Amino acid sequence: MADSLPTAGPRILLIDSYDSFTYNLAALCRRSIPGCSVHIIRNDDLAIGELRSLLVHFSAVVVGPGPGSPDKDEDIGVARDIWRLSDDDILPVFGVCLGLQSLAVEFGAKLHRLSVVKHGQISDIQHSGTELFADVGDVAAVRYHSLHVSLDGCEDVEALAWTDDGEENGKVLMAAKHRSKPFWGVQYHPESVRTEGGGEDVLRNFWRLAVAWTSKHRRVVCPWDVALEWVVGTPWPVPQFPLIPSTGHLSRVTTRVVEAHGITPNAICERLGVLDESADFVLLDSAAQPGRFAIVGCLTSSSTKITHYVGDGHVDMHSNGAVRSVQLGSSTVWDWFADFMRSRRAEGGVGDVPFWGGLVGYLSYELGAESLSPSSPHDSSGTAGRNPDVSLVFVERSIVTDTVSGKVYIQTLLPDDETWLQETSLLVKGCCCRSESRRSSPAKSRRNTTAAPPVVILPDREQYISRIREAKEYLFSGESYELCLTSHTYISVPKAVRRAPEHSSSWELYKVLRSRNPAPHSAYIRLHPSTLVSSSPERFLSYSRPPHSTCQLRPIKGTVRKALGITRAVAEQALAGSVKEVAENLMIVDLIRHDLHGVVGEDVEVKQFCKVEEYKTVWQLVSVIEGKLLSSEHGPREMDLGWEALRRSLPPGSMTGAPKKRSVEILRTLEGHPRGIYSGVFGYWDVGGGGDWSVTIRSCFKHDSDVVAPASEKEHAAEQWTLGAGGAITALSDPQSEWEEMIVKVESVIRAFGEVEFS
Ligand SMILES: C=C(O[C@@H]1C=C(C(=O)O)C=C[C@H]1O)C(=O)O
Ligand SMILES: NC(=O)CC[C@H](N)C(=O)O
Repeated sequence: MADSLPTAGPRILLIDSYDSFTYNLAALCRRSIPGCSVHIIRNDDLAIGELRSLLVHFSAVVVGPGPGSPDKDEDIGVARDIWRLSDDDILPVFGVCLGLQSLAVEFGAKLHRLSVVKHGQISDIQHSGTELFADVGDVAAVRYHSLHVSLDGCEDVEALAWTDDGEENGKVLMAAKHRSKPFWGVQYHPESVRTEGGGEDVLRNFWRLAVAWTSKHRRVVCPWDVALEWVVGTPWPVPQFPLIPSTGHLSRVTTRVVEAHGITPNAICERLGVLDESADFVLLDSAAQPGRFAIVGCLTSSSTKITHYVGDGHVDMHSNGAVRSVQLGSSTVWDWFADFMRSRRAEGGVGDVPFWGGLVGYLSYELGAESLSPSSPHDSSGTAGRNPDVSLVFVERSIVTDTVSGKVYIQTLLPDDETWLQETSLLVKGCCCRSESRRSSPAKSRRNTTAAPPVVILPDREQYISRIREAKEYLFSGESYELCLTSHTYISVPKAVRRAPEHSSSWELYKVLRSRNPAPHSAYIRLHPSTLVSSSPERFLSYSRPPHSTCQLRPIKGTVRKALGITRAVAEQALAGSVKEVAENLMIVDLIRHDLHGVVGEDVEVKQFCKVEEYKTVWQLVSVIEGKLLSSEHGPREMDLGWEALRRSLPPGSMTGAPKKRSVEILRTLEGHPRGIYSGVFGYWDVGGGGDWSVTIRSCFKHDSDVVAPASEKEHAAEQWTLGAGGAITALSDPQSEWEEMIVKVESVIRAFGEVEFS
């Protein structure tokens, strides 16, 4: 409470209907209504009986957008009661999308489905030039809606703006006001980053109208009482995470620098024992631009690996062959890791090197999905055969190669580690003149054996296509604006009978993947019982070291296969020139702005919008969003900023769709099985406070127990790899093309398995 903003200035109550754009709307209010404080509540936090008495402390209410329908209680919640307030309690209200629909329906408008739904599309708006649109010029506005309202026969509500969808939907209402009550609303999204002309100006006009109404009706806003914040929360944008002082003690990073142009991390990994399949190993690679650094963890048997399964109240710490279970008690696994890292902060590393040591590993999709929307409790099958949802190892010794400068940084967090530094420097120098292991292709290594080719089980085409159709039905009915539908492919790799004593089939697989599909976020993470091999093109979130920590997200939406004739110009036309692809990307950009605003507050910027980037096998449409705390917030709070951003923005919006919560719930029923490691994130959290997490796509993973056939029949035993792939489904999606896009993504990984058979 001590962090509250000064109490002067207008106070806005923003009612959130579980949308993924709510914080963007809060930020727009802050920009348009001078000095305002915005309190955000969910539409089911309070019943109107509880809310009514609090409204006297607010200057106005904003009823936000959301999934579902304004005529369903579970979708609109308490927002509907706002329109029914008596003259004694009434106050100015501004509705957005679902909010406007609710306003209109309440006073007799008819609710319809659009014939052609509009999600992430920009329309020219014609308006009255009065009220919300006084002195507003041209408006090009972003729309996210499946439903719309018509005012035929509705006396109380007056239209203020329209758009003409021609043959698709005809004329569609875009803004309205109540004729006698202080209620206004817009159907489009004034807070979207691509809305031009209809954002700040319109909100400013709303505020002007609200002030005029308030003074005309002599409404008195009662002074604020901080005790109310127990009910309606602290005003946004006070950072919503606690300020916990660090322990004060800082370890020192010791670094040796070796010049080693042209060195590949592969050679270093092989010298460090990656070929011993039984040992844990982590490599966060950069096999293509814009990736730059490769991070190799130099693990020992005393390195601490921490695993956690969603739903379990403990973490397991594995070290020196023993496991210690630590109960989480009342804290979450996120708090536990924040504490863990707080006592391991370090200083003194080379500033340009992004990783000095710290946690490396992966977080599953379900870890994020469960905190967003808990599903039914886990069944009693336990954790046997399941990959942990969190698997992170604390790396004390590391080697980081910089592909641009050719420098190799050998680093340790351990005191008095000179001997290791010395030996490792020699080892790295030795790698410059030695080549890596020759067994560079699984296909080649199979030739020495009698093993049959890997067998691939693709998702069932009919089932996938019927799920796309079901997904589209959810989109048509307003339940979601975009759904990232995914599916699993399974690859069964017969185990070679005769093996060299030092052989790691997963490492061989990684090397081939790295050369056939080089990606900026390639990775090899072998943290038993799980192994993850990745050629991900997508950064989810990176955060630079404090002070002045910046969070960056780089969502990808829009994929075109590279083929003869698909030049950059052709790809640009197909991606940046496509209404569908830009709409998909825009939706995720707006969603990520919201996620980031929710953590850092106001300072969020779209640095790159829908740029076509080239990768080995595909062209991708990529946007970049950055956010940082206001300078007044710099300092100790920044130490937890990146982790907090991760906690609050998983699962990655590009892997769910928007609005995120409802989309996750729909996908859970559509896909029918957990995604596991796929579509979570992997990466690191550095002891200096920085971090970088990639989206786990174009990857495959296995569990140690994923061996088909009993151990007694060794000749027939096969390793089972799982590979996830999917794509964003929008109302404009063509099922056949979506199926093909998913297959393109599968193929980008399958190519690492050599010649395969499809079952
Ligand atoms: C779902 C996947 O990729 C996601 C979907 C994309 C798309 O729809 O174009 C692009 C990148 C990812 O965010 C995948 O690779 O499996
Ligand atoms: N963005 C929104 O608020 C959407 C409202 C409603 N669910 C629709 O699709 O029309």
